[in-house]
Amino acid sequence: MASYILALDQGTTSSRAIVFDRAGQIAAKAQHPFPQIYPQAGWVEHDPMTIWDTERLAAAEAIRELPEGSIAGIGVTNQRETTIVWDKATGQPVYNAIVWQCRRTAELCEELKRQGLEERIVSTTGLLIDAYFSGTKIRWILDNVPGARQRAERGELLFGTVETWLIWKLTGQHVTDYSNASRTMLFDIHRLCWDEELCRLLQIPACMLPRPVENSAVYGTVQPGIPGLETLAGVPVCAAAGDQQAALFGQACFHPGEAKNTYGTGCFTLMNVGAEPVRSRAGLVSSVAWSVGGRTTYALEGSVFNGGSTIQWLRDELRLVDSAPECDRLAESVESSGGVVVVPAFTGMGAPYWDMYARGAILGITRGTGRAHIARAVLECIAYQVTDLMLAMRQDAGCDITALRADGGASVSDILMQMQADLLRIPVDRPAMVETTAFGAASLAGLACGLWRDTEELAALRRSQRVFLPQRPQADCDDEYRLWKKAVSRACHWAE
Ligand SMILES: Nc1ncnc2c1ncn2[C@@H]1O[C@H](COP(=O)(O)OP(=O)(O)O)[C@@H](O)[C@H]1O
Ligand SMILES: O=P(O)(O)OC[C@H](O)CO
Repeated sequence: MASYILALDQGTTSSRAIVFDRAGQIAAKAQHPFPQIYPQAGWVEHDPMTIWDTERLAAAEAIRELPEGSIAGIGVTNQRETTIVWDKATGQPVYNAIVWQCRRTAELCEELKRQGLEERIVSTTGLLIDAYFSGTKIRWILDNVPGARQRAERGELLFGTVETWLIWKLTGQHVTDYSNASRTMLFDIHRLCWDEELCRLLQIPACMLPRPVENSAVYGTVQPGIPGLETLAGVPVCAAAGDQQAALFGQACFHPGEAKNTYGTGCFTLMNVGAEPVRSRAGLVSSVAWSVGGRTTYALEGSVFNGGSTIQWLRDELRLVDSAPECDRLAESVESSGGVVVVPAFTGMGAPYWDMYARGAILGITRGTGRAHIARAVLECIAYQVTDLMLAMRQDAGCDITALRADGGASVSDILMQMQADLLRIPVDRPAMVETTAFGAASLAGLACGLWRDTEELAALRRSQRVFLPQRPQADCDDEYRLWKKAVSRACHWAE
């Protein structure tokens, strides 16, 4: 009997596939990393065919041991904003995928700001004007790939973010879900449709855009004859969501005020704000979290570009530690960072500062500063940045946030989780099942194909592995946070 869900989790550095059973437990999984392409400083690309091949292989490996007919439905979740344009007839991409981190359209964004479009874009799309989002990346491809604009205008080219590309490869349908569409800078998050005027202003032909759809619905079925996926032919692809929104769903943040942070390479804090988007005054953005059964839920989001990557920098560039767990042990060997503050503005600062010209800094060093103090300051700077986001959320939403759910690679660090609880003065809750992104996609798919009844049933599947409660005196934490804010002010506008 079909009682498993396959989640395809296509991330920035690897393609993963995870099979979940009805109890929300992992039955099988597979993962394939793939190369990053850096054609110039600040540019980041992926090969769309490699994205598809690695995801297809991961799926084939994950289902290999399962009897035929056991997958009830497939959910797709993905690195968001990453932009692919391909030929409708041949399926050939016209250019590499332009990755969310890519800064090549920064100048075009400055131009849009000079044209006074900021208010129009914020009020319609919930986003700020930034090279992070897909709109200017599509425009770049149309302006720079010979013949692309004419072909797009003739209706020969299709655009998609990564879920659109994968669903098109699997089913032949050209769709995007509302949560991913929300990240393009072209989507009206209130009316849930493309904004024709914004498309015109950005010179993007509407005929290349996918059809926006809900997050939990049958979009199509897997086509026969896909190598490695032959046994999936006819299985419905019935959910899609951007990876951060999927993690919010997978963490069972179903009620307004519930929030999660993913501690990965970067950090992404999302809070469920309910049935209406919240206009941020504090440097956050608004997106559709999900839309299920005609009911749309919105999220406030803050993204930090460098979180766990700061630990990697300590390991790979400074070589102060051999591994992330060693960083934890070293940080635990001292009681405090001894006044040292690290500001990891390697690529500027994201939310809530949005300063492209900020650069990294280590401040407060004295003759007594050792590697343990710096290791501790690195972990602290991750917790400080998430504190910045949570305080901005509290200000925007005007409500108390009573707990933070944590996931992502760096959430395994007990010391980091404890620092976070001390700074925020609320419980930080780490789940037993850490694959929250994939589980979010699986949950949305399971709702569409009847494996789970409703969100209450899904919420009951979530188990905490450990809840970290505030322990240190609040006055000490507040003093240290003030020092962080002072350090950030020194690092901002540095490269101007
Ligand atoms: N024991 C640990 N302590 C602290 N950080 C860790 C630990 N293990 C892994 N990390 C961090 O987790 C990050 C990777 O998280 P992951 O969720 O896999 O990232 P992504 O999905 O962004 O590629 C790395 O930056 C790494 O520094
Ligand atoms: O693939 P991840 O986990 O690094 O997530 C990337 C985000 O979706 C970018 O917005």
